Amino acid sequence: MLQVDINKRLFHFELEAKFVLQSQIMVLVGKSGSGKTSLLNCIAGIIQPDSGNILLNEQTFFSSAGSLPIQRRKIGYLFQDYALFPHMTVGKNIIYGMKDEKLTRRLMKELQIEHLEEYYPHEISGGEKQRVALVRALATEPRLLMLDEPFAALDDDTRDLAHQQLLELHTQWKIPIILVTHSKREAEKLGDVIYTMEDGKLVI
Ligand SMILES: Nc1ncnc2c1ncn2[C@@H]1O[C@H](COP(=O)(O)OP(=O)(O)OP(=O)(O)O)[C@@H](O)[C@H]1O
Repeated sequence: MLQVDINKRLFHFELEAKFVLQSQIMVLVGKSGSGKTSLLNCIAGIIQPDSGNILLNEQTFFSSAGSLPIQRRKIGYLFQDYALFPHMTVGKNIIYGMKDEKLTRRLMKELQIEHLEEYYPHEISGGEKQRVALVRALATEPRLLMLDEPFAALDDDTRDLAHQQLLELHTQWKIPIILVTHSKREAEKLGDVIYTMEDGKLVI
């Protein structure tokens, strides 16, 4: 269970987010610049809230007493710009933090990136990078998964495939997932709960 109750002053408005997420898929929609990525970054520990609390399964990520370092939060985070390590091949990117090789191989096969293993990020397409980043985030078998527009660069068929895999893994792992998207169709298909971010405020 993820519990978030935070405030963070951003450049143009204050981010205020309060929600509890059980093992569900929460979809976050909202205009560009409304604060969606900033919320994920607070949960990940990349930026620090000004006040409040963040807890995952009773473990405190952030409180007035301090902040748990990013690497100890054990979350999977697919960044909007994929953030693959540029100096590592696709294969090396994926095994970084990998838990189970069999699962990882299966995901690589299903998302059709097996043949890219020896390539570097600058040698593959945007959609391919996105699939590599998705497999990398899943391969860590995280306790919380956060995906910032993970399917935007995929064609319709590949996107449907990726949706299917995410839903299957979610059924299997039963972890909270936060997914940011600009697609209404995707939000309705994947979200157990849908929140809209408006100028830093969460509206259900
Ligand atoms: N570290 C920071 N400190 C203060 N303000 C920030 C910080 N990072 C981002 N912002 C500001 O917060 C606002 C929200 O940005 P954010 O990236 O969270 O929006 P978003 O909803 O994810 O947008 P998009 O859909 O375009 O990705 C922007 O005005 C941005 O300039």
